[in-house]
Amino acid sequence: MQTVNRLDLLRNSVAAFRANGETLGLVPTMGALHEGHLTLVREAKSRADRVAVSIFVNPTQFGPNEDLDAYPRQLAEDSALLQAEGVDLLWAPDAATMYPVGYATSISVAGVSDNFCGASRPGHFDGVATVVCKLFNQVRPDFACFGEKDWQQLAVIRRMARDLDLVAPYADQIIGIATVRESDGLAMSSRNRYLSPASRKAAAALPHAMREAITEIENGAEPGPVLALLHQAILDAGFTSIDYAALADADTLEPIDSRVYAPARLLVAARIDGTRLIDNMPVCPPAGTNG
Ligand SMILES: Nc1ncnc2c1ncn2[C@@H]1O[C@H](COP(=O)(O)OP(=O)(O)OP(=O)(O)O)[C@@H](O)[C@H]1O
Ligand SMILES: CC(C)(CO)[C@@H](O)C(=O)[O-]
Ligand code: BAL
Repeated sequence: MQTVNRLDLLRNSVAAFRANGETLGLVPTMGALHEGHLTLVREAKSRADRVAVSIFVNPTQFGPNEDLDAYPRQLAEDSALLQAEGVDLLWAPDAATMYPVGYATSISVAGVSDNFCGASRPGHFDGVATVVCKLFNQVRPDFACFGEKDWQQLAVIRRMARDLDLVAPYADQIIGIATVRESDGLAMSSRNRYLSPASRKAAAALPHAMREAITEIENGAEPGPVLALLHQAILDAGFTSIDYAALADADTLEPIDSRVYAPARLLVAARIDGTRLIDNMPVCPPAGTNG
């Protein structure tokens, strides 16, 4: 595996693959790798001759009071994991390489960025869209893999790729990978390591409560009262605050306030032990609902 932290070296490595006619998949990450990330890597490997992984803790997607400084950085350990997976190229730029003095450009994806994490983390998706656009331009992959755990992020990136003609044939080449979960159902996340053992155990109540709510909605219950009970169940489990626990259209991320008529998503962001966790799951319209 080649590890590069300069743009000219990255371009040389990519050019060498392309000179051999090889296809290239990209897996963007912020490091602190776990089985969720490695699942993305394996999917990319199954689809391409070569796989590049980026590790960059992107400062522009963190708010002023968020965990940028605390975010785990463990390049040597991550590098060993990627090497063992047979990754070809690790792109690990520093902040000055990504945002040199005078840097002035930002990408904003209207609509799909507006609600949920976009509302509770102002500017977050501008930071994500901008850095992902830069990564696509730097690596020029044939496709890129992202996790469904960050469902809204995936929708924002698909919209951007389509709108800016980034990865041909556009949104189809943004591959979404199902959320990888711990054995008790909690979605894997680099931030789970912030939790005390007791909070980590309590956090598993979140996906269970979400599944129960979804079953009721899919069986025809009114979403409003079901979501109110879900809020209470999340707080009862030991979460201290909820940014949102709501339904949205699966593609446009428009909030759904009444009945579900088309494929939807239940999206949750809530804090436990000072750590903000997110999760989401599919919701089908109840049988007999006119779509
Ligand atoms: N449990 C998971 N299952 C599938 N994909 C995942 C999972 N966790 C993260 N990913 C995906 O890995 C990529 C890199 O994510 P990132 O480095 O932010 O990791 P993370 O564990 O989501 O960290 P964070 O705690 O910051 O949310 C993203 O596309 C993300 O959706
Ligand atoms: C896509 C991403 C690598 C952009 O920094 C990040 O938001 C992440 O890890 O999900
Ligand atoms: N996985 C999403 C990156 C973030 O929370 O900033």
